[in-house]
Amino acid sequence: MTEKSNVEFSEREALFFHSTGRPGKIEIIASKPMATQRDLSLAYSPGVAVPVRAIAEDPATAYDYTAKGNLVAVISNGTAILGLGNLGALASKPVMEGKAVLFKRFADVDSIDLEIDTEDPQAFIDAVALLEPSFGGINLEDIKAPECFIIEQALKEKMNIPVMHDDQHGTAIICAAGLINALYLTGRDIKDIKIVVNGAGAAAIACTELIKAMGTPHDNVIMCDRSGVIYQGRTTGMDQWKSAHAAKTDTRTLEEALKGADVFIGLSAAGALSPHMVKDMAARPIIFAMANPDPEITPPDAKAVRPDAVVATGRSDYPNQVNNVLGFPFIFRGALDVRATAINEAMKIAAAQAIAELARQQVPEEVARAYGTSHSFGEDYIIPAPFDPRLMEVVPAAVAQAAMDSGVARIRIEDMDAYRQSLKARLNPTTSVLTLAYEGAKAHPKRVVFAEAEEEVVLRAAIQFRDGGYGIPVLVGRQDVYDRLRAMGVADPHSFEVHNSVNSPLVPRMVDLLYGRLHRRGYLRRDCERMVNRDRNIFGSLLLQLGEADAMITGVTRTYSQTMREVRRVIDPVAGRTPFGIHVLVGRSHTVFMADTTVNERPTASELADIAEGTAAVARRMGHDPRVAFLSFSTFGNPWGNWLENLREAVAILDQRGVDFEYEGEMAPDVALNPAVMKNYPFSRLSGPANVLVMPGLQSANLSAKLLRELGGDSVIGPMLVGLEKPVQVATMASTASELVTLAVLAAGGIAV
Ligand SMILES: NC(=O)C1=CN([C@@H]2O[C@H](COP(=O)(O)OP(=O)(O)OC[C@H]3O[C@@H](n4cnc5c(N)ncnc54)[C@H](OP(=O)(O)O)[C@@H]3O)[C@@H](O)[C@H]2O)C=CC1
Ligand SMILES: CC(=O)C(=O)O
Ligand SMILES: [Mg+2]
Repeated sequence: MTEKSNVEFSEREALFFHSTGRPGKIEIIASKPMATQRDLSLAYSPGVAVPVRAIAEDPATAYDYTAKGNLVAVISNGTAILGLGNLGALASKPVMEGKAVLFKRFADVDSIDLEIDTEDPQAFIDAVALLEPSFGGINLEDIKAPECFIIEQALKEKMNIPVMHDDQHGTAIICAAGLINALYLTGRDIKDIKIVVNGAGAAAIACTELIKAMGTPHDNVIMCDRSGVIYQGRTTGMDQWKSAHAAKTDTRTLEEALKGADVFIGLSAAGALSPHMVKDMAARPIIFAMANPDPEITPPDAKAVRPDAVVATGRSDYPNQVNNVLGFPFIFRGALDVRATAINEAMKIAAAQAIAELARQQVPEEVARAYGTSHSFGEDYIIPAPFDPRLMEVVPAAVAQAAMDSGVARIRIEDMDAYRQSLKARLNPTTSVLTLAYEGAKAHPKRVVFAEAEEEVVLRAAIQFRDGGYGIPVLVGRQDVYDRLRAMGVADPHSFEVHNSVNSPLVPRMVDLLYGRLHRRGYLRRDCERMVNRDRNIFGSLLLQLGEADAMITGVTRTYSQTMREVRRVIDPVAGRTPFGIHVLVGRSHTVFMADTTVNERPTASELADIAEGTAAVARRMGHDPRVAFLSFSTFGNPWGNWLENLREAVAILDQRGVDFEYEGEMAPDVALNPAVMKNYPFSRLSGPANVLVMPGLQSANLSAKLLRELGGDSVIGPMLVGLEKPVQVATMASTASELVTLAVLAAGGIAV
């Protein structure tokens, strides 16, 4: 990446991200069981013949019997890939896969990318029009102007499902939302402003049309392309769409047009706006530099010449991201949910207003925490962040309502409140909490010790951690760590902070500190010297104790118990608490916290109660209402056996403590997790399936966690270590770099404490 922002990554990392594991970013998984012959007979021949006949008889039932109703195709020919230009259909695939996963991540819309290898609009139209049976909606992407206008118009006429060219209308909706708020902040009326739009392509034309529809007079807008101002009478490089916006003006260059302008809208190319052009804009200028991946001007460059400017870009790493990612997932969510036949103007305006209003409301605490204080409505926050969880509640609802009101909905939503709740439930809160934890780490970067920096996986994690802007890695390793970093493609290895006991000036203080702790446990000073010099976990933990770092991550080179023993020589549990481990199993729409999976071999009743409370607190921090089940082979005493007493006593201890979450036990896993089985126990105090599983002992807990990690379909976070007085995370020897980064972020961000 070329210019400075608070997120950087290397080309190497971007390619590694895309190639590692399964190449690319998407896979398809079955939504029905496919385990038995019977499943297969139902899923395919002969069972599949039944829905085939039903759909043939009544096409609307395709929404009931197939994935059509939740499936959007992201389709491109690669003629305007971001701001990178016409690089062809194949090269556009990473972007289209990216859009497809954003649909899923933000709005639970299933999506697949289709790259169509033609620049002939008619061939493109013919190919796409035939796809109507497969999809609930079509998102056209990165198709250059003017062909995109012809293509979109033709497909809207031919197809009876929503077709939206995202670069036009997705962008226009978000730009309009941001502009509404920027005008409000700077005390302007949309009818009086003077706007210069740079770019006359898909995005620029659509934004201009929407802004004019919202009230800015035609004569107040000057549009420029690569040849300069599009003025009335210009003949070169024109087409009918540009002509419609030709201005009556004597200005001929962007620089001339910008003199005294209130607003700059850039949808052109990187660096197209130079600082000196910004100088002569009106007071409190509004600058939306939306070219991707690099804007027309960076916010620091704009602010350097015009500190009074309100600046937005298309990127996530500067304040005010005006990017269509804020719109398209939620707009299609609303359109699909009412089986809309189109996305019309009313739906677009409803989306823009909903997004603008959201930014003016109080930011939810978890989002504010992630961003720091600037995220209350103001010049650095005119538009919500894409992973603000409220977008999923309000934007689809506004779009669906507008679709019903404007007559393009094929079904009605009668109970909008229930619909809003169902939207919320579609997203697993863990995903947004993790995203927010990552954002929080960026907003409040901490120093994290990577104690085993001679391992490649650890170095890779440390590089990711630093390059991602999540904090400052403090590496413990020998001098050759620098050579290793260089060999891994890091150009400036000496910018990493490396601590080595051989030459660290901290060693004498460390020895004093360790000897102070251990002399009455039979250790001599020279034992402590040896430990500080030789044991990286002891050395790393002492860095924490001396205040040289905020958190530590280790565990890749030694067994869990050995690592814990070493860490515990230096770091105590929080007074009165039992340290323990949590594995978090993250499924598509559920999360389960399992504890203690790493530390206490046979917890006592009061330790089990502590583990329940501690895990419930972590579950809450990750966005869940805890429902705790004490697991056993036995359910409410049946069958009776040894060891049940402990569990019963733990439940009684929680009764006495009067905790503020649901808990019940003892019970078998199927009773805890399966509502149908749970029905056999109507007296159970759990109001739904458990999401915190307190395991009876380490044997069953650790085995279950490891089996689930190796065999399960869910992704597993952890083990997270909680209950030590300093945040230390002990990973497993099989951890990947990205798992280590997640643990480092959770430790530094105060979620795993
Ligand atoms: N933030 C966001 O959400 C979005 C951002 N964009 C960004 O907007 C830009 C345009 O995308 P899109 O409309 O799809 O592409 P198009 O290819 O349809 O249009 C590109 C337009 O930009 C003009 N242009 C290119 N370079 C310059 C320059 N140096 N000065 C003035 N005009 C220039 C072209 O002029 P000419 O007509 O003379 O060739 C053309 O009119 C891209 O950078 C894209 O990433 C797009 C969609 C969403
Ligand atoms: C964001 C987007 O769609 C683009 O830059 O093309
Ligand atoms: Mg695009």
